[in-house]
Formats: sequence, C-alpha cells, structure tokens
Amino acid sequence: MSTGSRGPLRLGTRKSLMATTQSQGVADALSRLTGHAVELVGVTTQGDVSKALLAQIGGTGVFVNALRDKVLSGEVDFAVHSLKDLPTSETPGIALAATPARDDARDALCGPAKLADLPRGARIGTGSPRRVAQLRALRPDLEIVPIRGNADTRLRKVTDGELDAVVLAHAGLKRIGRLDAVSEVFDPDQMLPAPGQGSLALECRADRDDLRALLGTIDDAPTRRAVTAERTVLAVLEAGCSAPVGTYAAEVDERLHLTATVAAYDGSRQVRLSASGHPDAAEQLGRDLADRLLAQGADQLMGERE
Ligand SMILES: NCc1[nH]cc(CCC(=O)O)c1CC(=O)O
Repeated sequence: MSTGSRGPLRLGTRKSLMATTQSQGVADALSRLTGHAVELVGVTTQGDVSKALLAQIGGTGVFVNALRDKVLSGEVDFAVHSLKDLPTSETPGIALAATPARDDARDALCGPAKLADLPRGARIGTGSPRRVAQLRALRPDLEIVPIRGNADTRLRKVTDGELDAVVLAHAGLKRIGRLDAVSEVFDPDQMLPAPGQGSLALECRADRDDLRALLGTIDDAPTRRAVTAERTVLAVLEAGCSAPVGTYAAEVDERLHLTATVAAYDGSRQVRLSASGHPDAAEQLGRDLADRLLAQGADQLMGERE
C-alpha cells in the first residue's frame, strides 16, 4: 500500500509536551501493531498562539483546524488530537479513524489540599465554564480566576503563590509527568468531565480506506461507544468545548451508563440526569438524554452568561 512504500507514516501533532507525549504513544502503538514506522510532524494551531481566553476566541476547533488542513492537503497522513478539543460537527473529507483506549477521564485539583479543606475564599484557576460552574456549586465561597496556557504554566501559578489551586485533566497531567501536583481527583459525582476527556482521536482523509483500516487497529470499541454517547449529548445541545456541559459514559456489566449535566455559569443551578442502554445504541442514548436535559431547561441555563 502507498503509505508503506513511501516511507514512514507522518503523524501531525501539536507541539506541546502533552501533545507530543500522547502522539508518541500512538506512534509507538501503531508501529508495534502494524510494523509501520511513524514520524511526528509538529504543527502550530491557533489555540497555541492566541492569548485570548478560549471562550472568547470561539472555542471550537482552535486546536484542530490547522492539523486538519495538513491532513486534507496530504502534508501529514493523519493527526492525533485530544478528543475533547474536537468540534462535534463532521468535517467534510475528514474521518475519525480511531479512538484508542481512554485514559482516566476525571478532573484533578492541583493545590495544597482537597477542595473541602481549602480556606474560605481560596483562589482557584480555571478557564473552563464547565469547571467554573461545577466548582461554584461545590464551594460557592471560592474565588475563581480565569486562566489559560499549558498545564505547566498553570501549575506554576500555584507554586508561585498567585493562585491557591488549579483544576486540570488527570489524563493531561499524567502525560506530562505531573501527577505529583494532584491533591484530589474529582469523582464524576462531584464534577463531570468534558465530553471525550482523557481520550484521543486519530483523523485521516476520508478517502484513504487503506489508512483508515491501518489506524483502526488501535481503535478501542468500548471507548468509542462511551465517547459517542458523550459527544452526542454535546452535539444535540449544540454546545462546544467551552460550554458548561459535563458528561461521563462507561460500560458496566454490558450496559452503557451515561450521566450528563448542564450548569448555569454561576453554579446556582444544575440539571443532571443519567440513563443507561445497550452499548450498541450509544448515539441514541446520548440523544435521548440530551432531549431530557433540554426538556428540563438546559438551553436556558446555557444561554445565561455572567
Ligand atoms: N483544552 C485543553 C486540553 N485538551 C485536552 C486536555 C487534557 C487531556 C485530555 O483530556 O485528553 C487539555 C488540558 C486540560 O483540560 O487540563
């Protein structure tokens, strides 16, 4: 096949430590399974250069569009993204070729103590409306400070004393080797992660059947079903990665369980619902749960900004 005879497969990736670590993991797994050499090609995305808060630059797609352009032009064979950064809308010409086995999906608090033990009025950094809303619901007294930047930059604000704590994805902290900074891992009962958090997405051109089959060797079916349910909730709500929407799906005893929340930005109200169904009906499960969230006023909650 063409990919093999022309030398190594070219894997497009963001250049951050988190991105290159996860991309190298994918490259190694693919080489092991298929015998193909894989080479990383670093790409700068809008999300890497803009200093604006994600919620302000529009959120959806800022970390992925430049990578997709390179996939479409053929400069790279495929791209590895954090799945939670992918917009839910399909992109013409691009196929989701694989979702490898998911890492820990949960959020983690990085600070001197567990959330309940932080002093009144402690300053917590996060730029995610989803985390803000759920933090406010748990601890209305906290001062929430909007921040951006890579995980290391955010952790430094805690060691520098500018902030008391930050909330980051456990999976990302693991990839950059900073689980030492974690003081508490949030149970999904306390804080629901972003749809797709902790999982990766491999995208290639939709017309390259050979490549799709090759990349598909590292697809993990339970992960794909779980993230399908989660992302369908987001899609039906017409929300993006910067919306106050949390979800978590997992298979237990051959049933797919899904929980989702939509919160008001000020944390004053949350709608939170659960459902379970057959794992093969992941999309329907997500669709039904989103419809129930909407029936309980989810769109009104999401429409409210501070
Ligand atoms: N939006 C940035 C982003 N995209 C993916 C991750 C973490 C890794 C993952 O969830 O797969 C992060 C950082 C964070 O939320 O802490």
